[in-house]
Amino acid sequence: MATVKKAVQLRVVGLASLRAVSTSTVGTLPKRVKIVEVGPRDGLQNEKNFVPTPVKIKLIDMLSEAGLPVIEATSFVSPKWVPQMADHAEVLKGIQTFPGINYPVLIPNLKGFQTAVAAGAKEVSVFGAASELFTRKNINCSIDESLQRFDEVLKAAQALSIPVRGYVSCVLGCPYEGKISLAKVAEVAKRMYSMGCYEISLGDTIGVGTPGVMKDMLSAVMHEVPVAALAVHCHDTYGQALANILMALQMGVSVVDSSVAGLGGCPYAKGASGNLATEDLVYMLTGLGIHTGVNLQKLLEAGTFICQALNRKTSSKVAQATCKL
Ligand SMILES: CC(C)(COP(=O)([O-])OP(=O)([O-])OC[C@H]1O[C@@H](n2cnc3c(N)ncnc32)[C@H](O)[C@@H]1OP(=O)([O-])[O-])[C@@H](O)C(=O)NCCC(=O)NCCSC(=O)C[C@@](C)(O)CC(=O)[O-]
Repeated sequence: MATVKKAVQLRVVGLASLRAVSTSTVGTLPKRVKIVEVGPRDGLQNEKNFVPTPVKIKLIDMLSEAGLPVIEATSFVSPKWVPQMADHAEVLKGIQTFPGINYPVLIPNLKGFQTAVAAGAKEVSVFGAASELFTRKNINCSIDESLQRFDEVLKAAQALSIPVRGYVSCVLGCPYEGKISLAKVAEVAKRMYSMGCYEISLGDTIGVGTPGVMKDMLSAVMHEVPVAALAVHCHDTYGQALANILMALQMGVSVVDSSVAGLGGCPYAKGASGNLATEDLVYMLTGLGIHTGVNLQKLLEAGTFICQALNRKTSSKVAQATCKL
C-alpha cells in the first residue's frame, strides 16, 4: 500500500513539473476558487446498492484531509424517494469536523431542515429548478410551491443563524422540457437570493451546456444576482464541464461544485453522468495559477478509496492519467 501511494505521489509531482502556469491567453480569472465538494451527496445518492455508512464517513474524512473547504455531506430527503441517503443522521454524527471546513446538507422542506438541525447540521442547501416538470419529478411540487417551502426554511434558518445555500437545477437544459428560458433561470435565482440564500449554485443537471450558452445564461442571471454570490455546478455528461467552468471563471464566478472521481448523477435526471471530477478541476485551476487550498495527492487517494469501495473505475481523467504514467 505504502509503495503504491509513493508511486502515485511521484507521478503527481512529475505532472506538476510538466505543467505550464500561464493565464496570459485566457482573460481575467479569479485568484482563488472555492470548491464545493458534492461527491458524498450528489455522487452517492444515485448508487443502486446501499453504500455502508462507515464508507461514506471515511470518504468525507479523507476529503477533509485533502483540504476541500466545503463538503456537502448528505441529504435529509425522504428515504422513500432516495434510500441511499437514509443514513443521513449517522453520517453527520460520524464525520470528523475540521475547523474552517463547512459540511452543508441538502434539504427539500421544513421537515428536512428540522431533522438536519437536530442531527447537528450547521449549514443547509435548498434545491429548486428552473423547470416545472423537473421540479415536479424531483420534489413533487410546482416551482412556486417549492419557493414557498424554501421561504419557510429560510425564516427558520435565519432565526437560528444557519446559512442557506440555494441550487437552481436545469439552468442549461431539462431532461423533461428540453430548452429552458434564460429569463426563468434568472427569475428563480433572483427569488432564491432575495429570500436569503447566501449563494446560488447554477446546475447544468444533465450536462448539455456548451460555453456560449453558459455565457448567455450567466449574463442573464448576473443582472439579478451579484456574481460574488454565484456558483456553477456542471455535470459532465457531454464532456463540456471544464470548458463551461472556464467560461464561468472568465465571467467572474469563483465558486465551483465538483464531485470526487466524477461520481454521481441525479436520480430524477436519467442518463446524466456525475459532476466534473474534483481531481480534474483542481488540476486545471492549479495549472491556471488559481489557489484552491486542495492537496491533489490526498484528493486522488480519496478518489481511489471510494472507487475501490464501489468497485468502479474513476471518471477523473487526472486519476486515470496518473495511474498510467
Ligand atoms: C420533497 C419530498 C419529501 C416530497 O415528497 P412527497 O411524497 O410529495 O411529500 P409529502 O410531504 O407528501 O410526504 C410524504 C412522506 O415523506 C415524508 N417526508 C417529507 N419530507 C421529508 C424529509 N425532508 N425527510 C424525510 N421524510 C420526509 C413525510 O413525512 C411523509 O412520510 P409518511 O407519512 O408517508 O411516512 C420528496 O420529493 C423528496 O424527498 N425528494 C428528494 C429528491 C432528491 O433528493 N433528489 C436529488 C437531489 S436534487 C439534485 O441532485 C440536483 C442538484 C441539487 O444536485 C443540482 C443539479 O445537479 O442540478
